[in-house]
Amino acid sequence: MNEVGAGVAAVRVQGLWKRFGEQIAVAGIDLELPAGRFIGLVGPNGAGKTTTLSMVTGLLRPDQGTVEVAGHDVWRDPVAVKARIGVLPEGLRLFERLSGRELLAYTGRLRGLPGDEVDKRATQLLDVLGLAGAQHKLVVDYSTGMRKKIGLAAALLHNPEVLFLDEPFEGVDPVSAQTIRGVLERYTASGATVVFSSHVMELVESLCDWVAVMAAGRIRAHGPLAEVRGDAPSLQQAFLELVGAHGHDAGADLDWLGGVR
Ligand SMILES: Nc1ncnc2c1ncn2[C@@H]1O[C@H](COP(=O)(O)OP(=O)(O)OP(=O)(O)O)[C@@H](O)[C@H]1O
Repeated sequence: MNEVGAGVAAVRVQGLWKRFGEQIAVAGIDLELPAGRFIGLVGPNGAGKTTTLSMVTGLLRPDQGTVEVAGHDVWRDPVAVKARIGVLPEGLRLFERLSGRELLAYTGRLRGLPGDEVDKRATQLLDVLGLAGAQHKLVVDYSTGMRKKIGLAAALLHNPEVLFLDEPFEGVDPVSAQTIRGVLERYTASGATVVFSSHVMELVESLCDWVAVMAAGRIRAHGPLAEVRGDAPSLQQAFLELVGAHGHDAGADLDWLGGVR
């Protein structure tokens, strides 16, 4: 059993703040994400999801507050944390002049894995993710969905305890989405934790067993999916009520818009 499976929260955030000039992106959040769950971080555009995930994964320094991942402080003990996490960030930058296979080989060696183990895992991941045929193609020539998949393979290669994914299904076709979903479900079934951000409520509802709802830099609700959904007929409905968008007449002022003159 991995370390976080033994009762330590996968992520513990306390009093986390981030401001960009006048804009408060994250306004003092406290959050504890349980280990071994499939966790969705949802919120409208600009809610602070990416900023939060960046601070939790050690990519962006908070103005205030602490973050622990798998029991280790992200900013005091970054090496311990980075060894235990995998990250698929938004707007992922990859080494474009490497092939998919080379990218995994490089990532594996950076992670300190032995060469033959990297080869074995890379072959399996490329196969499962449907990238075997494109493994010798340069990453620069990959499509958006292929980039997400090779990024996911790189994030999983060292078998992290906690995997953070920012919008992992954006630009991914339904067949690939199903594949990614299968890989992630298998991964969480073994006791690992997935934390992913998304706007797509149906996806979050069908994948996650635990959700945190963010709006305007704050956590509006968090807990097991059924608890957050409450009496609402769907997570989408509960979400609209939580973020205060319920009943908003989106088209009222656009009376000029439409094809008929
Ligand atoms: N580097 C930055 N400089 C200035 N403002 C920023 C920066 N990064 C984020 N912000 C602001 O912080 C707020 C939160 O942004 P963030 O990207 O975290 O939201 P998000 O929930 O991930 O949104 P989306 O779903 O649209 O990706 C927004 O108002 C955004 O404009």
